[in-house]
Amino acid sequence: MDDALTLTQVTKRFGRTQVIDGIDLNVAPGELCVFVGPSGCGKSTLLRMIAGLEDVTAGQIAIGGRRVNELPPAQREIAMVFQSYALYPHLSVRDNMGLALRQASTPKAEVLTATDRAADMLSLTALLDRRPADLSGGQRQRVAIGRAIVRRPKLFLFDEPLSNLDAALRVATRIEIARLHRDLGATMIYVTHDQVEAMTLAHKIVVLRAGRVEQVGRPMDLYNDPDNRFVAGFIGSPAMNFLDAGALGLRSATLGVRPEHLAISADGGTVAGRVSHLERLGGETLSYVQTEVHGLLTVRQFGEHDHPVDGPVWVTPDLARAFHFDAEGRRLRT
Ligand SMILES: Nc1ncnc2c1ncn2[C@@H]1O[C@H](COP(=O)(O)OP(=O)(O)OP(=O)(O)O)[C@@H](O)[C@H]1O
Repeated sequence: MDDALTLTQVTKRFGRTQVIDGIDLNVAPGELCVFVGPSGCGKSTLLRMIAGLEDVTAGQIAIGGRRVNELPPAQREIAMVFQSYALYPHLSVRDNMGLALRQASTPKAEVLTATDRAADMLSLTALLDRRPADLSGGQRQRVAIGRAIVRRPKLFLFDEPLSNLDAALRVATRIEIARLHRDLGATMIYVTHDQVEAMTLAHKIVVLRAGRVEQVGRPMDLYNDPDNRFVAGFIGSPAMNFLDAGALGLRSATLGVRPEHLAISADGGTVAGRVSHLERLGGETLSYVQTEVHGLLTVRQFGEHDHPVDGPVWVTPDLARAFHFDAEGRRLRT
């Protein structure tokens, strides 16, 4: 197949600052790959290098088996969807979507067919004659996605496309992008700092930190089998608890326990603490327990629960489901 993406020792320096540090990655044709990581880890820079908007300092980027390092963006057969929709305000939805094809002197009938088809996929048909100013944020982002679809690129690049939308619309548009990916079967790279977005959309997640890859894997593999403390803490919400393993008489440095794998009781247990705060979310209850040795721990229980705030409680980790890390944060698998 010819729409795979391969990065080989890709490196980026701005002056003396190393921002991307020798990244190797294979994205298979048709795969939806999400780059996720904290602010400043280099996600956008890496995406912009793939798009051709930033030079590559060292290493190689190949799309469809062809080295593209020296190719300008227009010749890479990619389409990029940004956080800011970047639509032309004076053009209708139809003309915004068809612009790239018209600029490439595509026959008029072909442009119409392609725009109509994309509009249909994105439920934009009724809006084709409107201007961007007369659309909601979610509709504008769909137009931006439509504009990418009509070009039939080898590679779709999404740079935090949902961050300007409100929470409900984010979920709806996320589902739409997943469906679109199934319909198109295209290779997609998607950048986000939101691990929930990464978990729900990706076939493959690349967790980045400070310009390096921390782990690559399927969402549930990262969740169930993290390689290190950073990935363990980044993937999953609420985040994993990290307890001082030495203080618990264990041989590792840190014990990682997901909030659902901590039991809470008023009658006794492993770690003593006080309930500092309670969050009832409807289907589940989160209790925040302040402890002396392990700091603030999060306990997740299904259903509605009541623990008096400031009351003494005991917290007990399910050791069979806990993770061990060494002092450098590397996972210890035994
Ligand atoms: N033109 C530039 N010159 C110097 N440093 C830059 C430049 N562009 C980005 N950087 C630095 O490179 C690092 C990575 O930036 P990048 O925007 O790729 O991060 P990011 O992971 O996308 O973050 P965010 O989620 O905040 O957008 C940051 O430390 C940033 O300050």
